[in-house]
Order: sequence, then C-alpha cells, then structure tokens
Amino acid sequence: MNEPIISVRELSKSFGGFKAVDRISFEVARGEIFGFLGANGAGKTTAMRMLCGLSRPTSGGGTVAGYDIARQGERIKRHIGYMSQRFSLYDDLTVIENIRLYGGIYGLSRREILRRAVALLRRLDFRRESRTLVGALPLGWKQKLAFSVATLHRPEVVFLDEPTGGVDPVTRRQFWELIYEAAAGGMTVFVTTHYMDEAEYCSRVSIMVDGRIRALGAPAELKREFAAESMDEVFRTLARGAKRTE
Ligand SMILES: Nc1ncnc2c1ncn2[C@@H]1O[C@H](COP(=O)(O)OP(=O)(O)OP(=O)(O)O)[C@@H](O)[C@H]1O
Repeated sequence: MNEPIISVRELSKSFGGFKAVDRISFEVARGEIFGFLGANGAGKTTAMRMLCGLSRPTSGGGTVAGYDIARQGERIKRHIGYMSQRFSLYDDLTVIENIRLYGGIYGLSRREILRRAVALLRRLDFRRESRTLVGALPLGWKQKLAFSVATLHRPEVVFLDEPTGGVDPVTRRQFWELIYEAAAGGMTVFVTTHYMDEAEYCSRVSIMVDGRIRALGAPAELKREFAAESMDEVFRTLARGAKRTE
C-alpha cells in the first residue's frame, strides 16, 4: 500500500458500558475510495466522528493526514472535507452565497473563492443556477453541490456520510463521477453508504457489524471470500448475524 493517509489501531468508543465502536483497525491509502459499510447502528457515524476529530476515542487511536485523532482534532479539521445528509448547505442562501460562505470558513481569499466558484459552476453545469436558492434545487443537484463545496479547499481527505441518500441510481452514478474525479486528482475519499451498487464502485470496503469490522477488502476479493455474486449478498450474509437492530 502507498503511504496510508488514515491509520487506525484498536479504535474504540463506549457510551457508558455500551461499546458503539469496538477495537477497529484499518489503513486507507492516499487516493483510495474507501467504502465504510455497516447496518444501521453498526457504529459507522461514531467511528467517522472520531476520525474527523469531533469525538475522542475511549481507547485505541490513529492518525488522519499525519495528525493524531485524539490530540490534534483541530488540525485534522483543517485538512479534511466533510459532507453528510444532515449537515451541509444552507437552503435559505443561494448557490453562490453558499460557495462564498464555505470558501470563507476554509480560509480562502476572495479572489481564490471567485476563481474556484467559476470552475465549480462550470463543472456542474450550474452557471444559470448561481443565484438560485439552494432550497429550490432538486436533491441530486444539492448533493453534487454539497460535495463540490466540501472539497472547495482541496482537502487531503473527504469524509462523506451517506452522501447520496434518497436519490435514484442514475443521479447517484453522476455523483460518483465527481468522487472518481476527486480521487484521480489524489484526494482520498472515505464514504459510508447503504447502497450496495455504490460499494461496488469503491477501491476497498470494510463492513462493520455490532461495532466491529467483520470484512475488509476490494469488492472482488470480498465476493470471492464469501462466495457471493454481489456486494449485496456479502453484506446480507454478514448483517444477518447482527445483534443491533435499529
Ligand atoms: N451519544 C451516544 N450515546 C449513547 N449511545 C450512542 C451515542 N451515539 C451513538 N450511540 C449508539 O451507538 C451505536 C452506533 O451508532 P452509530 O450512529 O455510530 O451507527 P451507524 O452505523 O452510523 O448507524 P446509521 O447507519 O443508522 O447512522 C447505536 O446503537 C447508537 O444508538
């Protein structure tokens, strides 16, 4: 593997006596598209929050972009992008206002924001929408815009928490073209999803069950290992044994 940009050892998080994340270990190489899968309640969001420096591990630890996740959370935040269904763009601001707002938060100069905004609007074919309120855009467009904004500062790693929820496979496919482009440019993509067609697009995936990583590898390897036709079948085989049902 190339030099890992994410490296995690025995990472754990408990809430009271409950082990939400239970001693997970893995590495992600620079430029990889790493799929982080698991059934509802498996512990994906809890693990991702620790990787982003938003929550402290109970035990174990790791590094993201060379920074310690337990002690250097603030530095990590400056080197990553983050997009989730719940937290992203402001519906009551226009497209260009959102771009300006986030560009400012990321510390880009006004000139640089303008330059990147023009490129972004052209890339998404959004030039006529720059003054449209984000709340008026179709969900699939919002998601593409949210991804482009989350990577406006060209972070080393972007964390995507179920970025394509609620849209059709064709729109999801278009979203994944943006992911491929970013990864081809050297960005590392760490993505959680419930859609198994998307799992097939990842370089490697891990599958969590009840707080632990139960499988890890390239989709083709996992299908071989579990004698399965599809990632959906691999996932269902593993999830069947899960105790947590949310
Ligand atoms: N702050 C908290 N306090 C107590 N329990 C929590 C807390 N956060 C998460 N949990 C529990 O930890 C477990 C893992 O939750 P988490 O949100 O990480 O799962 P997930 O894999 O992201 O699920 P989903 O796909 O539904 O988002 C769940 O049982 C959840 O109820």
